[in-house]
Amino acid sequence: MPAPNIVSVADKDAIREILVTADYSKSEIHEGLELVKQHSLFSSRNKDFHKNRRRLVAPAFGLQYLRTLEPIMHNCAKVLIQKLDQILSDPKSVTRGAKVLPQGHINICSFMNRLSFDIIGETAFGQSFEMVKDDSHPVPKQMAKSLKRSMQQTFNPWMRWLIPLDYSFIQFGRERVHHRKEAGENGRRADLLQFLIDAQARERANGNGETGDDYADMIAGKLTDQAVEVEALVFLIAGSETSSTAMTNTLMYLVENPSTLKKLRNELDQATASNPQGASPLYDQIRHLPYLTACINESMRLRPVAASGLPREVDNDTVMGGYHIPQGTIVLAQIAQLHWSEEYFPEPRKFIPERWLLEETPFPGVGIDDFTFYPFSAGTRNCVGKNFAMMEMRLILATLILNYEMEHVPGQRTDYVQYITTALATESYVIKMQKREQRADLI
Ligand code: HEM
Repeated sequence: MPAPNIVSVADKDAIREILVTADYSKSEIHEGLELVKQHSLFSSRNKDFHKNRRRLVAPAFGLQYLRTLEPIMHNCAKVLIQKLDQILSDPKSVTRGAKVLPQGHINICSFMNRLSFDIIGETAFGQSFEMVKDDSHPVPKQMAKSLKRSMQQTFNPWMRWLIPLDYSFIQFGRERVHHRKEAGENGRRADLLQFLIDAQARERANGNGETGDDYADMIAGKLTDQAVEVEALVFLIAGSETSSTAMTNTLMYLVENPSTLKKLRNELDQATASNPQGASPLYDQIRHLPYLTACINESMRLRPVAASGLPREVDNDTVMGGYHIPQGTIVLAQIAQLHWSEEYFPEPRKFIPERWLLEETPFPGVGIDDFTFYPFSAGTRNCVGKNFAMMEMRLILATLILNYEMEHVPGQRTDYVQYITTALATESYVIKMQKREQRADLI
């Protein structure tokens, strides 16, 4: 067996070098996530391809375009509230097959997972999976299973002979893109799929369209029909479990720290005081709330979704932290280890959102900077969906906290497993919830 060629790196300067300064390429591990043999924004190791594709896709995640997606997120949040209200008034009304929990108990992990699929389904394909309503759409489950298997097979190639991968969720993406294109102007709606289709049309009109040589077009990062399908599927993969895990984690820390939850609710109540009772918070009302952002940051610091590290391949012999690293070595940027370092985050394993607030931090003089906190990675391969994810997390968390009292249910397992991202091993985290009748300022 060849010697392992992976080096784990948790040093602040070395991580910066890997992700930003040297900007090493992604590793072959990412190729395990290549769909239908197509390079994609997420999986490609080719820098020219990536540069071109990122140029085409990134504007979809600019704040201006994201604003057009806000109503979609509000609608999905509304469906969630309706479903939760229904279960709270009748626990037996949970989805067929799901466990009936005691009155007021909600498996929030399951609902965040279902909700994030509905949101990304609506925004990337123009169709909700309606997972919040009845959890029965085959695509999210089939996709999650295939991706888990594909990661297992990347590390254990012999498994490929035992269980072939089922990529039928790709067919779903293909059909959605086909329908949208067929519908032409009548099918137009503001979402990520439309953005890709419009970008493809623009490229063609500017003379940057496909040449007809499929392989050359792929390597050049041209927006072919297949590329549009693959990138929309990448959004589905990269934008579902990540956001749902981050939202579940934040809610978990909040219910385990009731005074923090109370403080956050006060901030949200004040920011939305002019809204009619029960109205969704607008993104402009909550976008800059310091405590909301501090709570999300602190939860992503403690439980980053890419906890097992970001793999990159060293393209030349180099010296890192005094160690010789030969060309071809995979360096694993261990962001979780950095986030848990006492040197940068005193009392590192404690949930203390105040550490993010200059005026309230119990650790004055310990400045937090962009070099120690990497939940969305950094450099050219940072998360293109960061603004989308922050908008989704802020809107959904604020909506839940404004609508419900929440209480910790003790004695639950909270250990994690990691395939592509980390997720609760039990796929369950139960919170006791009660509808808020009136906002605090009205009581
Ligand atoms: C809390 C939610 C999220 C977290 C914590 C997160 C985290 C990350 C991280 C750490 C990477 C870098 C991976 C690597 O270097 O191997 C990444 C890349 C990426 N993410 Fe996210 N992500 C989130 C949500 C989203 C969403 C909502 C989308 C799309 C709708 C998205 C799309 C992508 C894409 C396309 C890439 C590859 C970018 C490139 O290489 O240019 N992510 N994300």
